[in-house]
Amino acid sequence: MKSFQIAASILSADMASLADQVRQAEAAGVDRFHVDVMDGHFVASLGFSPEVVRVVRRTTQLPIDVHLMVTDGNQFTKSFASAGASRLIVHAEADWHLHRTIDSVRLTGCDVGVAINPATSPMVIDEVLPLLDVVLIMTVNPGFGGQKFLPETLPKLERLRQRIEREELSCQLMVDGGINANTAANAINSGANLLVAGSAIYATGKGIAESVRDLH
Ligand SMILES: O=C(CO)C(O)[C@H](O)COP(=O)(O)O
Ligand SMILES: [Fe+2]
Repeated sequence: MKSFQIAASILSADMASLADQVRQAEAAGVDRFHVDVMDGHFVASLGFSPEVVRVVRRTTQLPIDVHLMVTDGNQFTKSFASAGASRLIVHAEADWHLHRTIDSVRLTGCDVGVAINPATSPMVIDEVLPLLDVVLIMTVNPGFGGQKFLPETLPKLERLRQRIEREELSCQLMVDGGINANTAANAINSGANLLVAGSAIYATGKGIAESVRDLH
């Protein structure tokens, strides 16, 4: 049985035909969608708005994870929840009151996740791990698609996987950045069970169906 899920990150999709790109990825067998939100402050890039989540929501019934790479994730929880997000993921580095933000995501009815950057120790989420549905380990520095996977992030995955197993937590372990047919196995072997892929699905030049097949 497959022990991991694949989330398609629409950051690398062709925005001129977003709905079609979502349909093709769903038909190819992805398990969920991933929408990056960037504020030009926490990360250098800009995008995506709740309107983009609405388009994805109208196109598929698969779950949508919203990855909030913004300085004040708490400010946006309601707007992305009402646009159709299934799960909201905030960055630990960007939040002085992570516990409160986790509570306010729960109040929207969405599942909740916390992301950490390559330079951040998983210690920062020690106290909140039992409250989470997913931890997102950034395997590149956030803000852009198409970057190279950083293998030095793998020990964090192993450490978190051990604690999740030891305490029988239900939290998923997600990796985001540089995931492709070559790097996915390393991430899974280190404990990841949810792979986010953007350019490895939408920008391989092989088409979406074959790219998803390669990843599997
Ligand atoms: O959060 C992100 C970048 O900060 C992404 O989800 C991004 O889409 C990953 O892209 P790729 O799979 O091409 O590395
Ligand atoms: Fe992301």
